[in-house]
Amino acid sequence: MRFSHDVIVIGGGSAGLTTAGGCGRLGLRTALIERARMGGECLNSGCVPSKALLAAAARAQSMRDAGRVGIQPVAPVVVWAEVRAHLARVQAAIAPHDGRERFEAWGVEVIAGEASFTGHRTIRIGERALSAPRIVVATGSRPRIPPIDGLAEVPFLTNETLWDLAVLPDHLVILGAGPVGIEMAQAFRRLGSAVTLVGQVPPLAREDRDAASLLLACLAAEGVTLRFDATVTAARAVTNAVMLTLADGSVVRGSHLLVATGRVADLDALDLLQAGVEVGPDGIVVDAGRRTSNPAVMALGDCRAGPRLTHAAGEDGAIAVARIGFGLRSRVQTNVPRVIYTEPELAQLGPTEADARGRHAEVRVIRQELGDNDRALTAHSAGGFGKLILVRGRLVGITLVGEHAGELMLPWVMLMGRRTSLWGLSGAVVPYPTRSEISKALAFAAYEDRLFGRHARWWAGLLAWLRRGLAAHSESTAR
Ligand SMILES: Cc1cc2nc3c(=O)[nH]c(=O)nc-3n(C[C@H](O)[C@H](O)[C@H](O)COP(=O)(O)OP(=O)(O)OC[C@H]3O[C@@H](n4cnc5c(N)ncnc54)[C@H](O)[C@@H]3O)c2cc1C
Ligand SMILES: NC(=O)c1ccc[n+]([C@@H]2O[C@H](COP(=O)([O-])OP(=O)(O)OC[C@H]3O[C@@H](n4cnc5c(N)ncnc54)[C@H](O)[C@@H]3O)[C@@H](O)[C@H]2O)c1
Repeated sequence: MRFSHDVIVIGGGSAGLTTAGGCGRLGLRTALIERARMGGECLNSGCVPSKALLAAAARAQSMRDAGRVGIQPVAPVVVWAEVRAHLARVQAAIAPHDGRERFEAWGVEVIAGEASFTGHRTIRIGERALSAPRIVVATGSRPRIPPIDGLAEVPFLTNETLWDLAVLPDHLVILGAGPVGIEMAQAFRRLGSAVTLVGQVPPLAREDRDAASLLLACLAAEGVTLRFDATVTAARAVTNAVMLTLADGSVVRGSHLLVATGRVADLDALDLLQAGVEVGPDGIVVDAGRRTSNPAVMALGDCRAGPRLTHAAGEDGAIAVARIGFGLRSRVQTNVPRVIYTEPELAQLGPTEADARGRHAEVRVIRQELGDNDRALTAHSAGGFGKLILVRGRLVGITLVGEHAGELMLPWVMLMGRRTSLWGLSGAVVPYPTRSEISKALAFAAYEDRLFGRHARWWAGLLAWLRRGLAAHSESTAR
């Protein structure tokens, strides 16, 4: 069989772009197929617009909170059309990184269209047939819409339509309190909408309990109405409003409804049966090297079972390049950090305290408060803490919650990947005052017992005794 390409990548989001860019730069004949916009979800309807919206919301909030630092607070005037223009500017600034021209300059053939399999190593896009010994599926995910009575007839929003809203919602009801629901609840509340967040018990189920409570208390303090007490049984559209009926008979009413109840892998167009690729309940089934049941096909990013995050999609792409380009059998890292970008931010790496206690009999937890961090105090943003989770002396997890907590993750990611040590971090000279000091303080606290413990005190005592003797001796010989 003569192949048209060395590698075909389906999907131009974070996973597909990383793979196609790497393979193209290695000189492989690479095709990248994208049916919609280059950049995929992250740039067009995910991370980028949501973080840009949170940035605008944080500015609005800082105007209300200015009294904390001695400046007269003012009520922000939010001009929704201008906020949308800010989102568009941010997207336009990032778009060239993901643009067709950049990839073509690396030798990638970028093809606009929808791909589907016709065999184990063959695909088609409209009338065009392509083939390659390696095919990478990176088709992402779409919103999961729960089977709630009447929901299909309600004009609800998702992350795909939220950014095109013509007006700022008077009252945004958000269904689902995962990262999307939580981030958008804070953003829209700070921009001036009334917000009701309807979720399941326990809210932020995967997160550290103390961190989740702190974050939810902050949302409530800013005026977000939290409803985690009853499931939604029905949804109805009424004149200029949307109504959710809960199992306890109560009704939540708002001007707009955002459904943020998770994701499903986007596989419908692919005809994976033709390729012999196995699909499970959470997406394409893959091993730790992101290989599917068809040895010629890899599946990366949101379309496979596993973490649905841009940096995880990027790591999948790097592994694909290592395998396809160099024949390396790399595997993905087991611990992927995640951050919820609210104020305070909630950052997690590895298991939470509760997860670790469920798995291990002996768990040691070290906690430091941001209230003890001078930089956080100077900025009046001292709410939050750091928690190390150790099992038999080995670091297995870390939770950081506080303003900019996500920015503090790098040393911990290095540490868990065994690229540095807890001991090394405990002795690092960290600029003062920075929030990074909390990382050093946490690492130092892991050794504090030993540094000031029985053996250390014995050794220091022995040295002091010897020194006293020597000093007394030299005094007496000098006289
Ligand atoms: C509101 C929101 C905020 C988020 N914020 C963050 C965040 O802050 N940090 C973070 O790490 N993650 C975040 N995420 C998750 C992140 O966006 C995704 O994990 C990431 O974009 C997935 O990348 P991907 O390449 O797997 O898929 P995608 O980016 O979805 O790309 C898949 C591409 O494949 C194309 N495609 C699909 N089928 C075909 C086909 N048959 N033929 C051709 N093309 C096809 C699609 O058009 C799409 O462009 C957020 C998600 C949402 C919804
Ligand atoms: N900061 C970030 O890194 C970030 C931000 C946004 C999204 N993301 C990623 O995007 C993906 C989607 O996020 P998401 O928040 O939509 O999904 P999610 O699966 O993380 O959370 C969905 C939430 O909806 C709730 N839910 C489901 N059905 C419900 C129902 N019928 N009624 C009430 N609640 C219901 C679930 O209990 C869950 O809490 C995730 O993989 C996430 O990791 C990441």
